[in-house]
Amino acid sequence: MINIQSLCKSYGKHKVLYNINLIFKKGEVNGIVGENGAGKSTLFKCMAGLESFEGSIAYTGNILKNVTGYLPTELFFFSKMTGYEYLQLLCNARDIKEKNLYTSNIFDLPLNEYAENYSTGMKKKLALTGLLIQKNEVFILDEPFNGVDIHSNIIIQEIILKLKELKKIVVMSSHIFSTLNQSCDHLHYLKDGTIKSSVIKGEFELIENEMKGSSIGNKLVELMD
Ligand SMILES: Nc1ncnc2c1ncn2[C@@H]1O[C@H](COP(=O)(O)OP(=O)(O)OP(=O)(O)O)[C@@H](O)[C@H]1O
Repeated sequence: MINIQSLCKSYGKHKVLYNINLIFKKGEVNGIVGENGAGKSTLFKCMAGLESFEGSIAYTGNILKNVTGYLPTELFFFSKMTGYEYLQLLCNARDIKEKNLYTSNIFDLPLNEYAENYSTGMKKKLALTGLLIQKNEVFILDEPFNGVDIHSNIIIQEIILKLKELKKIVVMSSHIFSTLNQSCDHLHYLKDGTIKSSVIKGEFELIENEMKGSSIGNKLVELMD
């Protein structure tokens, strides 16, 4: 279980996250939603140990960052490193002896080509493959469906459900409610730097309607006039 208590995060004077309290349990998929700039990625970076913060993130069983697979929205690959070498690097980081990484190539990626030359969707699939090979306990997936084709979309849905079955902790963000509906058990709405509401499966529409409610009013009329 991950227990986040009173988490606050600021960049200089800009308070991005304020008094965040969340619990993520094994075998559950939690979705974080919020408008652009709400702080979803910042929260994920705090959880992945990539940002300092105030408050606490407690994890029962291990050091959280050592068992966390984090899929950021913007991926970085070293130049002149093939997809295969990238997967090898992730294995080495966890001291995993993987005999043949080609058999782990679930997305049929061109593993002998340089990863930096992959398309956006291919990069995402390579990074996700790496996190799965690492056999992490916690998966933080920041917009995992963004930029991937429809077939891969279905595979990623399957992966998330499999992770749930394997009793992993999955925390993800998405702006697409249909995918959140298919994947998540809980949904948390991040607004004005804090969790405005949390609902369980079956009640996601409440948050969706609330988010749709924030319209741009007369601004569009003024712009187009
Ligand atoms: N390194 C940084 N330095 C300063 N401000 C930052 C930094 N990273 C994020 N921010 C600010 O924190 C706020 C939250 O950003 P964040 O990327 O977490 O939002 P988000 O909810 O993930 O947005 P989106 O849906 O657009 O991906 C934004 O106002 C952003 O400008």
